[in-house]
Amino acid sequence: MDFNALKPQATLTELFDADPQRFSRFSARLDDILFDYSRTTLTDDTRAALLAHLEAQDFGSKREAMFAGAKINTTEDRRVLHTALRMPEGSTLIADGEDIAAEILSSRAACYAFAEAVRSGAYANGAGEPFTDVVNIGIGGSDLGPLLVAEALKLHMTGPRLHFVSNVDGAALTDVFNTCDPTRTLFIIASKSFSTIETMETAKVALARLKGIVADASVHFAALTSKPEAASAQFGIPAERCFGFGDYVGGRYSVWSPIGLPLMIGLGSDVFGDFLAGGHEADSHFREAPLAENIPVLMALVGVWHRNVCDYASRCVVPYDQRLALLPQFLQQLDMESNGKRVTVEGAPVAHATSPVVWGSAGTNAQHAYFQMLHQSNDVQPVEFMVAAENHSEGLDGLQNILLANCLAQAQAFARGRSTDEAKALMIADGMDEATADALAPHRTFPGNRPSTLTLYRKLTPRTLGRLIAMAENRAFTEGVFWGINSFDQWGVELGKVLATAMLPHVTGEADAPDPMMAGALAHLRAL
Ligand SMILES: O=P(O)(O)OC[C@H]1O[C@H](O)[C@H](O)[C@@H](O)[C@@H]1O
Repeated sequence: MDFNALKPQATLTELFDADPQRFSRFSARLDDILFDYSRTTLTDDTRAALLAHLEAQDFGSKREAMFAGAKINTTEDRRVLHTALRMPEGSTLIADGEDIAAEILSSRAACYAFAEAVRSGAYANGAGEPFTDVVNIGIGGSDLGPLLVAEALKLHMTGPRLHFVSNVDGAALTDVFNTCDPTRTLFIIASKSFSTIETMETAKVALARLKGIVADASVHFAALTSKPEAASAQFGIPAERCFGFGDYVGGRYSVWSPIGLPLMIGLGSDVFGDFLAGGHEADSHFREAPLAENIPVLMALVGVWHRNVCDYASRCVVPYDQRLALLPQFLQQLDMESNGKRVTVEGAPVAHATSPVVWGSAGTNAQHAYFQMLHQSNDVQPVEFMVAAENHSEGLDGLQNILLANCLAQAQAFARGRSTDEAKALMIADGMDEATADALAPHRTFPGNRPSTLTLYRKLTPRTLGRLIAMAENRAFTEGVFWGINSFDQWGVELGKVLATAMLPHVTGEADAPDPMMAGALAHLRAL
């Protein structure tokens, strides 16, 4: 596709001045969720051109192939069926004779049963006491999704306290042993591959420490993995506490699977069920809504517009919702690991940019950190605003209105900017003399025409969180189809995993430096 032929011809203010209906023609809804992309420079023609390109990639059949369980992850010869994990009871899905729905629903039932047993104390420690704390040991997709949901739905937590240990430096594990009663703590080893060195080694340390404290440490362990036999062999965890899932669930898409067990324990199966139902609802929208009203598809078109036509290297995600503060990190893995690729599904070079850098943090805090750069540097980064109409808690309407006002004012300011003349006139109206106003005006000028999108929802409920995360997943899929890449492998990460293991003997001094490139740093390390 010739992206250069699509370059925007009008600014955001010109587009709004020319079309009073712009908001309604450049926004879409799913019940209470609004996706407003009117403050991007997309026009009818350019949106139609991008949609036509997407359809020319056979988008509709590729989307259905994913939902039906075709092996669309060709480099790993795998199905991509995280969407099936949020199917309601009574659903059917058979792929190549394999009853996927039965497998998923029975694994979900086993997780729910264990979660409820931990919550009620029916599954207890060796002394028959209920567990007070649950520690998830996992990294990447075996950490970010559950951690995000645990933070987002903190007010819905009714079970034991949840803790997340991911980094191999042991900091979080030390905190767990310092703050929890280990005799009342359940450790969950979460690793799809059951071979990630950070998770395996951290879990071994936890097991060794616990062995010095309780008579039967294995009671304190459960495993979430697609390699349950490895969990039993390496940690002695009995089969009934190894919760498996198929290799058709990618790590970064796995929060809906047994990887969500800590959430099921903390939230209870009903609340977790609402989260799944929200995800399923978003899937139905993705499969059924016309493309021009389909929120994940429109999000993807905006993504492509900004990355490939406007050449913006990043997108900044700013939820004005403290409980979504970890969403940018979650999306970083989801988008950059899925779509940070340079060859097509067929292995040919991709001729254009793919995933932008995804970054951001919660607003309004973000305003007081890096919005200066977003408003006035020469590099334009589109911003994705998110905000709820209602606060999570009662009695905070006043605060919520301030939050909303900030969010909307920022979106408006990025789009409109402030001209040098306007800046000067404001200063003179404030009593400043002309010469000083002249000198300061360039510094107080905002170029404007900086695009943003706005996702507005009623309240961050479990169902809404499920809808928002599933929409983000479906957006990543759609962008991948647009770019012609495989969004479901991650060979770039695999390289790092292998090389770190190879580097270990050089760090411990068992082997000499592997090459001159690392010799200096290793020599310095050995001398310390
Ligand atoms: O769940 P695990 O097999 O331990 O993998 C944990 C993580 O490892 C790597 O970083 C992969 O790129 C991620 O996609 C994965 O989520």
